[in-house]
Amino acid sequence: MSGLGAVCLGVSERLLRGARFNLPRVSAALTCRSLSEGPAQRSGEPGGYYVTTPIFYVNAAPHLGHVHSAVLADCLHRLRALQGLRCRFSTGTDEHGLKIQQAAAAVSDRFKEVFGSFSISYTDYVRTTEERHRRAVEHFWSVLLNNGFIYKGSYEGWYSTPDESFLTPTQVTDSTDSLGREIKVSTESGHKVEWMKEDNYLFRLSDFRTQLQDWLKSNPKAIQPEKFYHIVLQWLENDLPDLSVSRQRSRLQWGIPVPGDPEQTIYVWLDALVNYLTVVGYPEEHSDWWSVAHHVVGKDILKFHAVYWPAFLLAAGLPLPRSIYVHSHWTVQGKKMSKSVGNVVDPFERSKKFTVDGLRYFLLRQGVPDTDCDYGDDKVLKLCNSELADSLGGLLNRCTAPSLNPEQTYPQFCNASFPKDSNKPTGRAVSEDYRMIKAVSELPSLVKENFENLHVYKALEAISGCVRLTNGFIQRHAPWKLNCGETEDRLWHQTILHVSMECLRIYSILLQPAVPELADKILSRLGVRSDERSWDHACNFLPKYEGRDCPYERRPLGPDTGVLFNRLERNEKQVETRKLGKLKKDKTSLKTQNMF
Ligand SMILES: Nc1ncnc2c1ncn2[C@@H]1O[C@H](COP(=O)(O)OP(=O)(O)OP(=O)(O)O)[C@@H](O)[C@H]1O
Repeated sequence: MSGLGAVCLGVSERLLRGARFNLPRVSAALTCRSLSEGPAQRSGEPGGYYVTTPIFYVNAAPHLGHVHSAVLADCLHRLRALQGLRCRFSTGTDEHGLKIQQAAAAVSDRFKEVFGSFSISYTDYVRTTEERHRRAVEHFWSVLLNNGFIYKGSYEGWYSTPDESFLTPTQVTDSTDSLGREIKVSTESGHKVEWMKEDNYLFRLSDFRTQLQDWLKSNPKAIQPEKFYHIVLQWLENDLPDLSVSRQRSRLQWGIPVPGDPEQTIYVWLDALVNYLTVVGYPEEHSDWWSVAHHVVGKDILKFHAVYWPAFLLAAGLPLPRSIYVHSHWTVQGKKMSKSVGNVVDPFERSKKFTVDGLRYFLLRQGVPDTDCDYGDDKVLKLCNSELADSLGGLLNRCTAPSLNPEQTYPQFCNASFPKDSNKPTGRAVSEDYRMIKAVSELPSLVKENFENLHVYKALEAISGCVRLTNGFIQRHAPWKLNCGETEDRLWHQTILHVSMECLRIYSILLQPAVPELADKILSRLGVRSDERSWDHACNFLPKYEGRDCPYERRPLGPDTGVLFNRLERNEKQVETRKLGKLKKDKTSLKTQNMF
């Protein structure tokens, strides 16, 4: 058993130690603050949502992969807040380890900064060095022990001191040292390993295989996307070896000592996972929020979150998380972006280049959770230019340019011009227009479904497709060619704009979880108040067409704050050239608009 335990431990240690966040309390709040305050609903009552990221290990500066986990969790948090749920969103830092103590604070600040600048709306931040966390871990340990799931045993396996991890025989290979002597090394790190035997505490993981299988079989949505659900079920086909959950203090001085046995240290992954409980007040006040917990994790730490953590929770008599959302990795030229490989993309530097919302949009639109995706600056540039600058920005411009909308209002909708009955003779709308109306009406439920199974890219793809339809609608009917001196043309002109603005209003509400600042810019320009931006408001599309009142009609537009999203440039030289060109283009486009 000890050998198998060593396998699990080696893997889990490495994975968990890499997985941590730090946060700033900054921008969190826009739409979420009021909803995040106050207690969760009682267990069983609908309406609470507690989402977490992994806590990040502060042994290196944050890279774009870390930001990806945070942006996904942020997106879910914002979505639920928009839907009216009371929300909580936690992240934090794993700061255990004497070796990293001095650097920890600086790196921690760096994580906070990056989350601040990426509008990560966390409401709670936990550090493993906090007293409340120590209390939570000690209590959790005692519960497992008292429930009979921890026992003292002997542990044997390959051990790498620099990596502080046990390895399985398959993770070890033959090598020679500088003197030509035969040694064993870790296949992953290349560090020398030694055969170790020590007494420590083991967790009866083997007792939980059937319960874990039952949990997953009766909760097919517990792990999203579905691909990872099947991977976990597959893992559970095999026996689960018991896990070593402590280390001799002499080998691991940092961390929390085992209660009642100061010669042993609670191992890092058990310690770290409990952070999710610490945040919600464990052991005293956790039950309301804990019953509505959802984790966002990278696929590298799936086994921890989908096997070990639920087993610990079952052993402690606590509810299991409602869902575990899993994402794959960003690669660079085919290799995982990783601090140990050194091929990381700096989120600060790139956000200056591409803007925060540009990068958020790219990560969510191109990041397919089921498979790894290769990062490239060119890809960011192309996507943002085509979907944010040209398509979305173009649509906003068409709706609000003074040349087309001289009164600067949300214009009137005329039912005679766009009747529900497409056969009415007064109607000017064509079949494609009716198809567009249908697509936009169905968009909120499609987007919600895709957000909820973490296929955010599909949600954004659907929105982008609809933006194209609306641009096509304007192009098709060329309102600039209408003679607004004639009543019918004027009413149709206003209706075209009204429908386009309604579409844009829906797109922006739905885009809030993904690109909050851009969405805010559009909604503010359309004159949509902050209390009119909830998910329900997106489900009330084109009310006049449906025979209901439209609160926005005839309302003045909000102030013009400039171009929605400036086209991105390839390099500095081109930026300069482009700026000059743009100045000219802006002048020309002003002239063109005035000609409409
Ligand atoms: N390339 C990546 N793509 C997407 N997410 C990532 C990536 N790298 C890290 N993450 C996320 O950040 C978490 C913590 O990662 P970690 O600190 O281990 O970074 P790392 O660069 O992968 O480190 P290392 O490879 O050196 O172990 C992961 O569990 C995952 O959620």
